[in-house]
Amino acid sequence: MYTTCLYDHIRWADAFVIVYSVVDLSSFNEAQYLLDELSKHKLPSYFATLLLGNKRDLDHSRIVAVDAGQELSLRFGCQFYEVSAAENFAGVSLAFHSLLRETRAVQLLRGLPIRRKLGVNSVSKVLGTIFGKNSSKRDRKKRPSLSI
Ligand SMILES: Nc1nc2c(ncn2[C@@H]2O[C@H](COP(=O)(O)OP(=O)(O)OP(=O)(O)O)[C@@H](O)[C@H]2O)c(=O)[nH]1
Repeated sequence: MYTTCLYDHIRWADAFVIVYSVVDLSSFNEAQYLLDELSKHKLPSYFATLLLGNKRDLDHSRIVAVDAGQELSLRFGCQFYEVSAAENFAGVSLAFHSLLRETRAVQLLRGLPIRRKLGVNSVSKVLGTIFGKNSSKRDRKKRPSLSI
């Protein structure tokens, strides 16, 4: 049942959020498994994925290092943040907004005629959408940090 639902979701979704707990190695292993399944079933289509390491407030019991999360995200080319849902909703919200921006940019690109897809204007437009070209100067200078 779980597997059938999972693959149904994988088929129709454009964006994915995979959450593990930094104090639970099995949840991190499950996150790796899910990223792997996404790649197997979605590629070569582009899809936006957000990997979230939750419970960063429990640093004293941490089992999954920040580097491990970062390496995993690099391996699968997805966004990565560590957050604490218990302590700071703003961080979770920022991460989701970042995923939504990427998803919208991908949809924009999909809607363009094939000839224009590789145009410089299109690329800069998409990058602008992802990295908030229309945001204020102050926001633009900031690079997203891993822990929010
Ligand atoms: N310290 C801490 N606890 C958290 C955080 N996020 C969730 N929790 C706690 O973790 C427990 C599980 O949270 P749920 O919201 O039920 O998450 P879930 O994914 O449904 O977890 P499971 O029920 O274990 O599958 C709850 O006791 C939450 O209060 C966090 O960022 N920090």
